[in-house]
Amino acid sequence: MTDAYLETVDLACERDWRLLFEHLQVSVKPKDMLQISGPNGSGKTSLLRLMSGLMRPTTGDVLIKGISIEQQRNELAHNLLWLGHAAGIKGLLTAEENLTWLAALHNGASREQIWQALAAVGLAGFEDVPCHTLSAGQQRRVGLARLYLDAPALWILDEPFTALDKDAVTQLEKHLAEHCNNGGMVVLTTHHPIQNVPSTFRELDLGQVALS
Ligand SMILES: Nc1ncnc2c1ncn2[C@@H]1O[C@H](COP(=O)(O)OP(=O)(O)OP(=O)(O)O)[C@@H](O)[C@H]1O
Repeated sequence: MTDAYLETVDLACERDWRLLFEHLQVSVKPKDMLQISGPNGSGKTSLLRLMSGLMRPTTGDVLIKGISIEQQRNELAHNLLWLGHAAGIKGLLTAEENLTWLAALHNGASREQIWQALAAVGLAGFEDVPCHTLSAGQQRRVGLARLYLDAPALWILDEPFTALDKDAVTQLEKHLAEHCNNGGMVVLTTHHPIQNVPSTFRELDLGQVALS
């Protein structure tokens, strides 16, 4: 019996007839922070999308709590939070409206909780502003405010630091480390060197994965 929350089993990914990785065995358990690194095009986003059930593997499987992701498509949003490399919000909706429907994917949130989450990412006063009028960094913050609501334990984040200023980067790093220290899990990609990491931090370099 394994204590892994997420496991990849003999995972392979081929895109456009190019093999990106194969035989990949990765396991993520409570408190883990795993950074997927590697050069552009090495398959970092592809791996995160496989782990989130947004793509199907060429071969192999992804298990969450020991069950294939294929068999739990309807429950995935209760088991993991996915944040892609775009801000992931709708420009015509306000910050509050965006967070309301994003929170509904997971455990839902009250108006007060949403306002608190927006305040936590420095957006107090911007709750009812249509998001297309916000700056790139502010739009990114709206998406990241999800991490201050009642969210699943596993966060899968593709380039979460993009467009953030220095203070926001530091704050997010600390928040991610705290989440792991509290028993949560983070799998992320970033080209930015992370300064604040939990003791469980590990790196998987896809540039070093041997291909047959
Ligand atoms: N939608 C797609 N259709 C076909 N091939 C794709 C698609 N998206 C990416 N690829 C290919 O898959 C490979 C890996 O892409 P991926 O985005 O996973 O890399 P990455 O390591 O995240 O890169 P980066 O550091 O530039 O973000 C690339 O060679 C890319 O051309």
